[in-house]
Amino acid sequence: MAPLIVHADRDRLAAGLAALVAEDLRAALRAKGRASFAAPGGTTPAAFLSALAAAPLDWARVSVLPGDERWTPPEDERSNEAMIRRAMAAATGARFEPFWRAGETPESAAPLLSAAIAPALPLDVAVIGMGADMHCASLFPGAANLSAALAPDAPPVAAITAPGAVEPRVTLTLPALAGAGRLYLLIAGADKRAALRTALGERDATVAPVGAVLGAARAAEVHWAP
Ligand SMILES: O=C1O[C@H](COP(=O)(O)O)[C@@H](O)[C@H](O)[C@H]1O
Repeated sequence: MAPLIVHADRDRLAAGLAALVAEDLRAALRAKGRASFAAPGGTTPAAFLSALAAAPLDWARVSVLPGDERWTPPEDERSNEAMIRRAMAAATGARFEPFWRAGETPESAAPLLSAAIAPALPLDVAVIGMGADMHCASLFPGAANLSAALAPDAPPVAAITAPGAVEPRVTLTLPALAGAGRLYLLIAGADKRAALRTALGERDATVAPVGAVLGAARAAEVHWAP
């Protein structure tokens, strides 16, 4: 089971996880000359991403991609791409691989994105968040094609439409996330900790996608603060 690391507060969560991820990326750079990092979306990770971007690292050799994207242009305040770019502005030279593509739908974009990110796979590091409904990235309970996105042979990127999601989305699938050299779940607050406890006790992957992803991961840790 993925160990749970408890931080005293959200500032220490952001700084502590950033230090770990920066070291993972440095190790990948030393080993291979390049590194890949999937960043979480939503509201929780901005402080972590800013702390990470400030870490001394040769960002020009790092590929950054979102773990999932709401199907909305980067000008929209709900865009994960916009949040990640803003929070990681200090990561000078990092190569960002956007998921939103003008003129495409999630369904038409997913195979294009799977091909585009293939050189970055397996990911060196993926950090994911979680909703209180136990979704992670955009692997939402109740999504029509969730089982396909959780399958061991799923392509790296899938389109997702779910009742619990405001807009259609694209997401990294279970094999892309679980295959990362390091997978971290970044969560904060009592509601998320309770949801994680429920998820870890749930056997049905389509009810608790986050439990399935953590369970399949090569190396996973959960980082939480109140
Ligand atoms: O919609 C999303 O939600 C989750 C959780 O976000 P948070 O705002 O509760 O931190 C996030 O991990 C995911 O990337 C995002 O698209």
